[in-house]
Amino acid sequence: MIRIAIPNKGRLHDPTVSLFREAGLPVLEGGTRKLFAKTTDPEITFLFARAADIPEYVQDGAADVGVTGLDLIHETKSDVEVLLDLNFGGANLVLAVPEESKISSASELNGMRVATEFPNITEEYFREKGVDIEIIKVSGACEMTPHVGIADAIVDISSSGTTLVTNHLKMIDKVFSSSVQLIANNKSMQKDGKIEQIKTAMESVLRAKGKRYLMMNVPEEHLAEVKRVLPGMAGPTVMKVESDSSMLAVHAVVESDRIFATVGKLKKAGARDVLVVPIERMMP
Ligand SMILES: Nc1ncnc2c1ncn2[C@@H]1O[C@H](COP(=O)(O)OP(=O)(O)OP(=O)(O)O)[C@@H](O)[C@H]1O
Ligand SMILES: O=P(O)(O)OC[C@H]1O[C@H](OP(=O)(O)OP(=O)(O)O)[C@H](O)[C@@H]1O
Ligand SMILES: [Mg+2]
Repeated sequence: MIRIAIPNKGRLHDPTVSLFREAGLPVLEGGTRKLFAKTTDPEITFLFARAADIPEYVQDGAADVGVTGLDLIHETKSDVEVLLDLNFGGANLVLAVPEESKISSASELNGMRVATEFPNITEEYFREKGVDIEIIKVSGACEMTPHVGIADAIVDISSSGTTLVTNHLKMIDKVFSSSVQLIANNKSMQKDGKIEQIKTAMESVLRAKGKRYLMMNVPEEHLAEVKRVLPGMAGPTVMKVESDSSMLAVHAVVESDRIFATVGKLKKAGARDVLVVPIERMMP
């Protein structure tokens, strides 16, 4: 039996559930108040937990696999295996000071107070720089602390930067760069090949996200030209069209960000009836 811990709420919940659905492991009858949920594989269950608790759940074996932010994995110093960067939930831990502050670098904070929800990452950052600070541990609303005289600077999560601006703070350094990871318990990895299967399924979804499948009809005399437009890409696969012996069906996988340019060139090269379709999963 494999237990996968996923964020029960917050901004990571929905994208995590979507990714597992796309990977062929839908969360069945989930809900924010539930602790467990089934999926289509009877050997796998989902456990809903706070994103911040997931690294320790996985380290201690309460879950075999987990999905959570890299910042939370580092902050809890959890001994887990990082299997895959899931490429969402990107955010930075930043060092920020009030807009009007003269401080412009970490070294100027010697002897001062820094408020954060991430004391371990913050401590490590300043230790590496040889700067001695006092950490003020808070559990939220960190941006407020410099304005009420509790701290001189903060280390907090920033993604769009809106919260910093709204609270009259300016970033002076990037402390840690985070995104959501698929992690596993070290022992579980050895006992069960299923974890590798889960990783492969997730990987195949991520790989497919950047690609599109192109299908088109190409009169035989234009095939060489069309192939020239598609160099370096997987394929193309060329098939005969049953109803029209002079027409070929050409299929190819193309990078999503090249679709616009490629379709234009294909049309010019003589391709017709071009279809662009999403790819659900791509196994290597
Ligand atoms: N804009 C952001 N603000 C906060 N966390 C973010 C942001 N973008 C990505 N994350 C990541 O989300 C994780 C925190 O998830 P968590 O569910 O605890 O926070 P949340 O969505 O703010 O929920 P809560 O409402 O409980 O604060 C961290 O790994 C963090 O890096
Ligand atoms: O750069 P931004 O896009 O503005 O995002 C960063 C903000 O979002 C998070 O707060 P959240 O909304 O999770 O509230 P919380 O402090 O109650 O967790 C985080 O703690 C920052 O305050
Ligand atoms: Mg939050």
